[in-house]
Amino acid sequence: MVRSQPASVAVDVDDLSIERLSARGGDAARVVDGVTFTLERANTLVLMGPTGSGKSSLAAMLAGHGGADMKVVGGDARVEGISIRKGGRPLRQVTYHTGFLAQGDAARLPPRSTVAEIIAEPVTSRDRRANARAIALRVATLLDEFSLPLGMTSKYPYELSAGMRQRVALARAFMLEPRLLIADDIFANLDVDSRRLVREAIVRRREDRAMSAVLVTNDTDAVNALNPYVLVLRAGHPIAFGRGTKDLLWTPSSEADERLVAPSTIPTVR
Ligand SMILES: Nc1ncnc2c1ncn2[C@@H]1O[C@H](COP(=O)(O)OP(=O)(O)OP(=O)(O)O)[C@@H](O)[C@H]1O
Repeated sequence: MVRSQPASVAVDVDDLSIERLSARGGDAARVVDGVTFTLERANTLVLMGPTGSGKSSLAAMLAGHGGADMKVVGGDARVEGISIRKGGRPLRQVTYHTGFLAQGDAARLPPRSTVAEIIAEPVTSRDRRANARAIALRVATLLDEFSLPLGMTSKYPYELSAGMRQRVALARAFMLEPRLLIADDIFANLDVDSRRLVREAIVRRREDRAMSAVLVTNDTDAVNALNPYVLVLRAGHPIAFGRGTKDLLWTPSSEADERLVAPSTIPTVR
């Protein structure tokens, strides 16, 4: 069935199931099972859930970065109107409009590239003749936005702290001013101030450019400050959905799952 997607919808996931080949070459395992949600433009959805619940697999698939070991085995998802089941040119279109931060990206920054080259990569990898001055200006703006010193442009990843690397990876995801940001473990290694900067970067784009975001994090305080929709997964299944973490509709589930999204005692800084 072909479903059309209104322009006001950023991500439309319909009964999506994903299988993943095991690293040791065994049988494929279902890592996402029957997930359905609609994310309207200029809104944020946070994926929460215990380790191994399928958050990263779902985020990567939606970003068009599922790789050869993952495949859609049921349902569909349309990202910016394009089905993730399609390969080739339509898939490249998804990746163009989507800023993607994969889990562990910060630790995998190309070791022989400078910070400036890394942040500019989404442009330079697509257009080798892009205007160098415009790129340098854009990189400087992003460094400033994430409170990274301008002098950092010529540094290499090994010269940065883990929190700086995370901000560089995030700046790269923002380089093309994406319509949709998909960021896995977005607050990894970030201190309170950096978390606030990242939240502000998202809110600014949400308000000014109608950017939508799908974020993976179990950081309840950061989640509540963004006032997002929240989808909780367990073993690939959706087990709760709602706005913020205080008002979730739970399927019959264990107390442990509900504790996962309980607010911590640390006050929210905004
Ligand atoms: N590279 C991989 N190769 C094979 N299987 C994998 C791989 N990465 C994850 N899996 C499997 O896929 C399932 C879902 O994992 P996924 O990483 O999507 O969950 P997650 O909720 O993001 O977990 P975490 O919070 O620990 O990152 C798990 O059963 C996991 O063992």
